[in-house]
Formats: sequence, structure tokens, C-alpha cells
Amino acid sequence: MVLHLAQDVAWMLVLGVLQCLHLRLWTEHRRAGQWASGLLFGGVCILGMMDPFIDMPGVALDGRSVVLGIAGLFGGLLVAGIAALLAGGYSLWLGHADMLAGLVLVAACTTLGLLYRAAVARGWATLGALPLLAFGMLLQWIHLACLALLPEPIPAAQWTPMALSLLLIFTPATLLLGSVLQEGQRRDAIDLALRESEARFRSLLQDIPAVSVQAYAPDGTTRYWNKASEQLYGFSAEEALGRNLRDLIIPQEMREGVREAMEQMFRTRQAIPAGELLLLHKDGSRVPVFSSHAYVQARGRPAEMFCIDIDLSARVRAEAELRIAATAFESREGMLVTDPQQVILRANRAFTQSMGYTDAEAVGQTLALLQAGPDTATSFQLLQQALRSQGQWAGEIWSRRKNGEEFPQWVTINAVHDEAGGVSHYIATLVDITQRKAAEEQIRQLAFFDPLTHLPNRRLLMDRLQRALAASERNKRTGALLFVDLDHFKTLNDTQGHEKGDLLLQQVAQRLQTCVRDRDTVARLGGDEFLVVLEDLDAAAAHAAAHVKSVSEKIVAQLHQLYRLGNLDYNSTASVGIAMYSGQGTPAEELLKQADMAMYQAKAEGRDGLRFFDPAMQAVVNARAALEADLRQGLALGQFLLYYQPQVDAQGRVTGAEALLRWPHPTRGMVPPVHFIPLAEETGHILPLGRWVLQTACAQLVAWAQDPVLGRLVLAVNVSARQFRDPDFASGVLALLHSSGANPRRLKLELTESMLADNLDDMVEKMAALGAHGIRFALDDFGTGYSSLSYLKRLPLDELKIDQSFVRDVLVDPSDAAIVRTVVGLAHNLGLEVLAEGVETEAQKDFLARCHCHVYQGYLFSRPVPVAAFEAFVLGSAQPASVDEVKAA
Ligand SMILES: Nc1nc2c(ncn2[C@@H]2O[C@@H]3COP(=O)(O)O[C@H]4[C@@H](O)[C@H](n5cnc6c(=O)[nH]c(N)nc65)O[C@@H]4COP(=O)(O)O[C@H]3[C@H]2O)c(=O)[nH]1
Repeated sequence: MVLHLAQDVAWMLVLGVLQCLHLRLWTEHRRAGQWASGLLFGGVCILGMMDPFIDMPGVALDGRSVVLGIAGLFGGLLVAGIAALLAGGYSLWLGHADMLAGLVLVAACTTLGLLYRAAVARGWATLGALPLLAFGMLLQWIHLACLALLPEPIPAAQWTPMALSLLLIFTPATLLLGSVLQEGQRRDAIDLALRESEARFRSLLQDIPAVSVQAYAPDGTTRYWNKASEQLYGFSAEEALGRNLRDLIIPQEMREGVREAMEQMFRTRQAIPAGELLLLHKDGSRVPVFSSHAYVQARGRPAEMFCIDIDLSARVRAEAELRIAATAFESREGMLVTDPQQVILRANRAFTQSMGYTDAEAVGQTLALLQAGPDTATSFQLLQQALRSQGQWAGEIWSRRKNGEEFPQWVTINAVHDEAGGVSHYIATLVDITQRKAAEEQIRQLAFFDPLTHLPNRRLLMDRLQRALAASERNKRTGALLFVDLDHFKTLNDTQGHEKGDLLLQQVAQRLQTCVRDRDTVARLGGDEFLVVLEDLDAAAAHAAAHVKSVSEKIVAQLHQLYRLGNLDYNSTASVGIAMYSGQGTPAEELLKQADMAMYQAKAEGRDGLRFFDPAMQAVVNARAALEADLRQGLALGQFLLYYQPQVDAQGRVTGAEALLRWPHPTRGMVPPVHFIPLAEETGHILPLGRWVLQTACAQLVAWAQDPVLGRLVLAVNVSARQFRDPDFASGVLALLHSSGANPRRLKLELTESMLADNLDDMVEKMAALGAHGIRFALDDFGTGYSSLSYLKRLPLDELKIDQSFVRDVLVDPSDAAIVRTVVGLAHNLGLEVLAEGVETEAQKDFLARCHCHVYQGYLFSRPVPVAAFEAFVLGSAQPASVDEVKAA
């Protein structure tokens, strides 16, 4: 019996081993494993039942109690249920007399095993050797109890050996089988834990960001490639696995070194030292990494090299940025870094050099170091406000260097924020803008100021005038624009040189400024023209006008004062035109025109005075424009004539004539020369007109040359300054004489004193050129202009003409009489002829004769008359005197 039962125990051990082995096969399919276990346990029960130990009829002993109990304990409900069904089903199929007892045994042992399992699960029981022994013993007691249910009672003599055999063999067999299964379960649990651990580890490696992990075989073949590696090197795991490390991410120049290092590592099992490397990205770029290496030899697997690479791109970038920032910090601009309390932490060299502080002196100070002094406190406060509210500020600030010198800086300050949004630093850049400001000021001066007088120029004046007019429209207060023009400035400029002219303009500018208030504007328009804007005057026009008048009179008086121009004492006068405004929206340009017109009127009225603009002046201007148009047309249509006024000697003999222009206009009537000659000079029409006069005069001389009486006359022709200045004048006159055939000795050109202001050398040269051909020269209007002995001596003149203004009052005005005497004396001293014009009375003639002036021209003898009347006058009068006779007289 014992042997038989031991055979059952052997089956049980086989069962235990099989159970342990097959469970490993079903790790992925747990439910199927349970079915298989149930079938295994049930199968072993059936095997035992097929070959029972039968000691007496009706009593069949086998190991099903142990197998089913253990199935319940280790397999659970499904395993034990399947095994119990198989064992019970087989028992029913056998249909032996002990069938009922067998079924009870199956049910009871299975249930006991399940109960034990539940107790262990709840912690009420354990699975140690003793509990298993107790469990085994309990199973056998159940077994014995079931034997008591057999239909044929077991004889008492059989009970004891049978009970002992069951208890002594199956109880330890239960312990044995339980222990085998328990060990199997323990190993499975360890394996499971290991697998889970490895799975966790792999998933960790696989998904861990920023740590690139790869594994390589000894020959460099890639075995493992996590996601971070995909990102770092650009190769997907599919692309990388199976390829050689050296072809993948090792740059050409490093490949041999890597091969040798790996070879040594696998030989010596010593990991390659960690270090920074520049490896290859899929796109060919270089990837900076910190690479650590591990030699891994897992059980049952070939050795591998694990590489753990950390991307250093961000750090390399940060280092580059730091280097850039450090280079930028040492730029040519001053830079400061402060803490949130604006205490300077760092200052660059440009700052310390510009401010004159050493680095140590600057560090530890606050931004207030930039502030020049209390005067700039307001802008510094604004800076602080802007930093608080916006975190940045840019603007101009006056700073003071260590040596006390103040200078302007352009400062930009920006707050640097930390991750929490608070201010961690302030960064300030500073640029010395002294030179820029000087350049700006220079540009402003050039753009808006007259370089000679430093007064505002026309542009700035117009701007200020427009503002003044706009203000006047708003506040209804009046103002005035004064147009100040120096009289005879050109004469000074041309005779004394531009330096003197410039000195005069500068002094005029100074004097004008002393005549007005600070808020008024004095500007120079150009040349000798100045403008004064008097702003914010009385709202009542009459009061304002009275004030303007007094200011203008002050200006006229001031400008009349003697000037000291270097070594020259100079007298000048000015004419002032005034245009008032009173918020009526008069445009600035219009006001300027009005003041200009008023100034012209002041000049027309004798200069050295002032004149308010009057609308009637507009009519004058319009008339001027119309006259100019007529002049042009008159020239084209040949409307001009020459009249001739005789020049006679003391005996009443005609010595010559002055040719005088006449313009018999179809609608205007006879237009006097004083009306159109100045306009012709201004507009340039005098050139063709003068040429026509000379042509006509030459033609007349040629005509007279045929006559023995008229042929002895000298014809005087007026030449205007503009004409004479023409570089072609002399050659033109000679060409005319040549082409006409007129005798140059019969032509006398009358020059005026005003043209002496022009280039004297040029004038002398031209006169000499013409005089060489016999042409004579008379100086007209002598005594009215800039009379100077020095030029009288230099000019190759033949005659002085005493102006009619002196002759007119020569008998009543002692000073005129004195002038006449002086001029005659002067002429004689210089060896010049002298002619008095405007002689209207015998008394005047007598006086002149007493003064030794013996040639006259005037209404006393004849008015200017047409050529026919003149010829009749000559031929009807006493025999004309020759020039030489006159000279002799
Ligand atoms: N009250 C008064 N006047 C007398 C008497 N005798 C002559 N006159 C006037 O005095 C002016 C003399 O001419 P002027 O001084 O050269 O002054 C001239 C001259 O400067 C200019 N002028 C005339 N014709 C020409 C010309 O062909 N060319 C140029 N450039 N100027 C001319 O126009 C000016 C005025 O010419 P006119 O009106 O013809 O005026 C003439 C003449 O008519 C007199 O006894 N009493």
C-alpha cells in the first residue's frame, strides 16, 4: 500500500513541476493558463483514480484529496473547479460503490483548498511548512471521514494501517506539493517583477526627454535608439536601428578614434570616459553633446555599449549669447547694469571713459550719477516715473563728468524682468550727443538764421509771422510788420567793398534789436532788407499804430546815427514800410508785400523815413506793372523819339545838344523820362532802349556832318549805369560809330555819379578805351551823389555838369551858390569843362558867368525839342561855337 501511495506522490511531484513550467508559458494569457492548470490537476486526479490502491473490495484509495486541495489552494476557483469536475465526472463514469464517498471527497477537498486560499488572501493564514502540514493532515482526515461513508464498513483491523498510511504519506506529500508550487509561484512572482521592472525601465528610457540613450553592439551596430535620440540626431529609430554608429552620427574625422575606443572598451570592459563631443545630425549639422558611456553585459545577452547623450545646444547657444552680450557690453556706447534699486553693478569702459570715473567709483553708485544737478531733476523724475510705469525710458539728459563738465547724453534704460515678472536689473545705454547737438544747432542756424547777422532768416521770419498772425486771430490783438531797407547801401558796398557793407549790416542788425522788445522778431530778408515783427500790440488799432510809429521812428533815428566801419565813418539812412495786422486773417505773404510797398513809398518820398501801407499803394504797383508792359510794347513798336536841348556858351552860341528821350504814348500821352527810365533800368529794358538812343544819336551826327554849322555840334547822350556796366558797352559804341560813320569826337557820353559806385577800374578802362577814339565824357548831376575828388582825378572826364537842383536856388540859397562856385573851381583845377544845366533865368546865367561857368543848358535858351525845331533853333541863332572856341573861352 505504501508503495502504491508513493507512486501517487510521484505523480503529484510531476504535477507540481509541470504546473510550474506550464504557468510560464501562459504569462501573456492568464485565463487559458488557468484552464490548462485545471485540466492538469483534473488529469492527475484521473490518473490516480485509474490506478487506485485497492486493499479490500469497494475501497479504492488515491491522491485526489491532495491534488484537489492543492488545486483549490494554488489554482483558485476556476482551476480547482475544472479539476473537481474532471475528478467527479470520472468518478461518476466509473460508477463504483464508493462513488458517493468519492464525490463527497472531491467536493470537500476542493472546498477546503479554496477556503485556505481565501484565508491566505485575507491574511488569516499563511503558507508556511506547518500550515501546509496541518492542511495536508486535515485533507486526510476528510479523506478518512469519506471512507466512513462507504456502503460496506471498513473492518476495524484495516482502519489503523489505512489511516496511518494516508496520514503519513499524503500529509507530507501535501507539504511537498505545496512547497513545490509555492516555490514555483515565488519564482514566477520574481520573474514577473523583473519583467515589469525591465518594461518600466525600457519605457522610461524610451520616453525620457532630453536624455538620448542608444545601445551599440561591439561592431558599432545600433541596437537601441530612444525617442530623445530621434530628436537629437534627426534619425528615427527605424532609420537608426541596424546601422553602424560611425556611419550615423560620428563625423568623418572622429570615426577611426571611435572605432578604436569601442574596441578597447569591449576588450577591457572599461567604459569610454564621458566628455563633450560634436556629433552629426541627419541634416549634416553638428550637434554639441555631453556623452556618457556604459559597458553592459546582461545575462544571456551579448555585451553592449550604452551611450547617454545630453544635448548641449542650448548651453552652447547661451554661452555664445553671453559672449555676444559681453562683446556688446564693451561697445562704443556707454552701458550700465544696475540692480532693481538702480545701484550700478557693472559699467563698461565707454561709460567710465566718457564720465571720467573709474570702474570702482561707478559701481555701487545709483543711476543718479547720470544727473548733472538740480536743474535736471525734473527730467530725472520723469525718467523714474517712466521706469516705474513702463519699465523703460529713452531721452536726453544732461550729465556731469567727474571733472564737472556738463554734457548732453541720449539715455535708453530698459528693465530686465525675472521669471516671476519682477524687475531683476536695469540696463542703460548712454550716448554722448554733444557733437550731434552741435551739428543740429549748426544745421538749425544755417536753415533758420542769417550767417552774417545771426538774425532769423526769411524762413524763420515767415514761420514766426504766421504764428503771430494766428495768435492775433485768436486774441484779437494787433501787430505790425516793418520792412526796413537801407538807403544807398549798394553805393557803400560797391565803393568801399563788401567787408564794409557786411560791417554795416551787422551793426544795423544790432541797432534794430535794441529798438524792439525781446518777444519781437528782427530778421534779415537778404541784402540790405530787414524785417521786424512787432507782436501783441494794443487791440485798439489807433493806439497800436501810434506805438508802431514811435518804434519805427526810433529805428529810423538809430539807423541814421554815424557808423564806424573799421577805419571809415559812415552815415546811412533807412526807409521803413509798415503793414499793420489785426487778426483779420491776412496771409503772411500778403502782409510782407504790403510792408514792401510801404517801404518803396517811403523811399519815393525821399528816404530816411517811414510810411504806413495804404491800399492806394496797390494802385501804384499795378500802374507800374502796366507801364512796364507798355514799355516793352513801345520798344517793339518804335514809339520812342529823341528831343534835343541846346547847350550854349556865354555868347549864346550853340555848342552842342543833349539828346533826351521822349515817349509819345498813344493813350498815355507824352510820358516823361523820369517815369519810365528808372523802370527800364530795373527791368533791363534800358539796354535795347539805350542802344536805340545811341544809334539814333549817331545817325543824327552823320546827318549833321553834312551841314557846316550843325556838323560842328557835339551831341551829349545819357548813358545809364546798367548800360555802362554791360561788358560789351564800349565795343558796342565803337561798332555803332564805325557802322554809322559818325565822328566819335562829336559824341559826348553823360555818366552819372551813381554809376561811380560800380567797379571804378572797369569804368576807367572803358572810358579810356572809348576816349582813345575821341569820345568825350561828361559827369551829369555833379554834386548830388557820392562826390569824391579821388575818383574825379582818376576818371578821364572832359566835363562836369552842375546839377539843376543847385542852379535852381543859386540866387537864393547861399550854400547852393557856394557849391556852384566850388564845382566850377574844381572843374577848372582839374582842367575840365563845366556846364550848368537847368538855367532858366538871365540872373542865373549871370551868376554862373561870374563864377566862370560859361556853358549853359536850360529853358532860358530852349526846352528839349524835336530835331527839326532844334535844327531851326541852331541855324536861326547866333553862329554856333566850336568846341575849341568854348575851351579857349
Ligand atoms: N526844370 C527844368 N528842367 C530842365 C531845364 N533844362 C533842362 N531840363 C530838364 O532837365 C533834364 C536834363 O536831363 P538829365 O539831368 O540828364 O536827366 C535826364 C536823364 O537822366 C534821363 N534821360 C533822358 N533821356 C535819356 C536817355 O536817352 N537815356 C538815359 N539813360 N537817360 C535819359 O531822364 C532825365 C530827365 O529828362 P528830361 O525829363 O528830359 O529832363 C531833362 C530836361 O528836360 C530847365 O531849365 N528847367
